[in-house]
Amino acid sequence: MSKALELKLYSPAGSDPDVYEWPLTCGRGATSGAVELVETIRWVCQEFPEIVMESNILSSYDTNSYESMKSLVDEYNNTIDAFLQRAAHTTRPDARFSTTQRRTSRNLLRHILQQVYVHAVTNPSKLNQYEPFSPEVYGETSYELVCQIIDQLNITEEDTFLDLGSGVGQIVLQVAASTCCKMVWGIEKSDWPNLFAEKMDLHFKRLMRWWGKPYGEYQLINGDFLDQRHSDKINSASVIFVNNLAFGPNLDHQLKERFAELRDGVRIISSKEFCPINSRLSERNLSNIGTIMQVSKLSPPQGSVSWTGKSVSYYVHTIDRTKV
Ligand SMILES: CC(=O)NCCCCNc1ncnc2c1ncn2[C@@H]1O[C@H](CN(CCCNC(=O)Nc2ccc(C(C)(C)C)cc2)C(C)C)[C@@H](O)[C@H]1O
Repeated sequence: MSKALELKLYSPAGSDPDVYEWPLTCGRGATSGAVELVETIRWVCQEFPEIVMESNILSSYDTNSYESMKSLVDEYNNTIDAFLQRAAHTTRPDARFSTTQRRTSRNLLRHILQQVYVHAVTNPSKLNQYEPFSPEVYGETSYELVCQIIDQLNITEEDTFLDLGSGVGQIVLQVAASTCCKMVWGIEKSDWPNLFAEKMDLHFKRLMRWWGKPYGEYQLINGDFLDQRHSDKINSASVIFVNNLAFGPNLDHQLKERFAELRDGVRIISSKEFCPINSRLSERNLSNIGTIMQVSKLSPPQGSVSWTGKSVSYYVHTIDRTKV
């Protein structure tokens, strides 16, 4: 049988090329493969300014013609070859393999996570589309919010990060790619998000290798975060995310029991507060966990698009048992 028509996109880091089957219908919708291919070439030219495509080839191609797309991709691959040849001869040999390569830029990471999602979540109807920060619109909503929160948290190599109820794992991947924390965990109990999370993991690793971009260690765990098996992860985390907006009082209470064990300095970021803002002044007991934590309500600067149309607030709780 004749070999299927392919378009190979060379990696700007010299890793294995990305292979697109022709016709380009990968992901969802007939044109998404072609759009993704052209967008990726644009992103490479943006992320590596030394890579300049000849003439205005990026504005005169026909996504329905294999020949047209083939000549665009050939032009791109030749440019990459020349770029890698130059890089091989100019930078010091060890510099190319320095582990401190630049992290992905914010905008590129959003593009990569979107691409990972489209390839991994092949039927989003299996996901609960009504939860706050729905995974389908992650790029427009949660991504920016998490960027801002990460900036405020001043995360260091000493931090370990945990997303309680991590869904398909978008936050875990974003934190692993954009911070230097030593470990990122996500714990998810439902079957469909876990099945997609496995594919998210594979596509993320494939694409970050293609881009030659570093990322921290992470693990997407299939389980119930209330399970004793995972108490060690909660106890060793220094930053905990929990999107508990839709959690009932019972589940919030069970989380408070676990938070009461956390050491001073640990920070819990949630979409609903675990205790009233000014609840420090009262006797210390579980029904008033506020006595062991400082809480502050933060809302992103105006103008950031939010899932519900109105700007979302979130709460930063810092465990602090020092006297009032
Ligand atoms: C005893 C009892 O009550 N048992 C039932 C309850 C079990 C609780 N244990 C759970 N364990 C593991 N996963 C469980 C359990 N509860 C439910 N989930 C999963 O959470 C997922 C939903 N997730 C969102 C998935 C994507 N991750 C995020 O949106 N993360 C995130 C975190 C913080 C923020 C900010 C910074 C704004 C605060 C924003 C987003 C939230 C809403 C909890 C679903 O896929 C659920 O299956």
